[in-house]
Amino acid sequence: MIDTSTPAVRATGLRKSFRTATGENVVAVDDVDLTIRPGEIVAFLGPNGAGKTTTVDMLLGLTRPDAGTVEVYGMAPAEAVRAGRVSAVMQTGGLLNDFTVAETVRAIAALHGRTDRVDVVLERANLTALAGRRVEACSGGEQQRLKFALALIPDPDLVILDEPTTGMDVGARQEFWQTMRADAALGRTIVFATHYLAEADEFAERTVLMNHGRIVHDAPTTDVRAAYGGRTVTFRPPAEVVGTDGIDAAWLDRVRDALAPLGVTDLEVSAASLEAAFLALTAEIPVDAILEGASR
Ligand SMILES: Nc1ncnc2c1ncn2[C@@H]1O[C@H](COP(=O)(O)OP(=O)(O)OP(=O)(O)O)[C@@H](O)[C@H]1O
Repeated sequence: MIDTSTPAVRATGLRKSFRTATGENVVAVDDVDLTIRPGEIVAFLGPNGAGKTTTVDMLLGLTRPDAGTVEVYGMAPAEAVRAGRVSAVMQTGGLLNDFTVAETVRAIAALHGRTDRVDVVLERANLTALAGRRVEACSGGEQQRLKFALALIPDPDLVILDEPTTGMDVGARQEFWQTMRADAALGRTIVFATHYLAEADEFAERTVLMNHGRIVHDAPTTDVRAAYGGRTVTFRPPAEVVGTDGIDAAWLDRVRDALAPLGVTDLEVSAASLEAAFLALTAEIPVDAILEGASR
């Protein structure tokens, strides 16, 4: 299945701007260069508006770049999609509520001329037991797994997923990634956009951090973890300093003063959020601002 000589994705100088309803020009993607090798598992990590979806759309030929080039397995993206080399699980895009899981898979498999793939993709997406269930009776997580099953029908070399677990609870998210992991172990190239640092950490070998349309960090995920996880302290403050508005600011100042002589920086006072991780990694905002943000 894997052709190792041609990159799965080669993008150079990608740019895309949009004009908003108020006539403002928004640069969504700003000079992005990216090469993804066959077999890699890559996370696009970044906050809202970072440019992840616009980048993904260009990789799939859904949006035409203003400048730059994209090749997927050496082809124009739309051609790669047509050839069944790449497919996607997008944030939007409906399933038909009245169909069952199996009917949905059979219908799309018929369109692809790949009815031979129905059973295998149901199994890969861990949906065999739910085959007779109507789509409207499936949970959000099950519906995303169904979209994943549909993406697998052409047996693509590359699967691109745009924030596939948004809105899922922790259990559903874990189940989704278990399914993905089992499939990726067979050698498929996987690129996914996410808000969740934990997802990149657990699943991706490589993390591409985006902010304001640019790639600000592109490294093995273990390096991202070291840059972030290695210098974070999380703790539970005493109940009396926690109010409805957050943690008492004067008390936080005392914590900061107490820890300063120990050389502690980037202290977090909430569960690790992507924003805090992202700020720590890109050092865009001073630590004080992170503390204030976390205490709100
Ligand atoms: N069709 C559009 N028209 C106008 N602006 C757009 C359009 N699509 C995206 N943008 C803007 O481009 C920027 C990047 O958006 P994009 O959806 O690519 O980011 P993202 O990282 O995927 O964010 P999210 O995590 O919220 O999905 C944002 O400022 C967004 O408002």
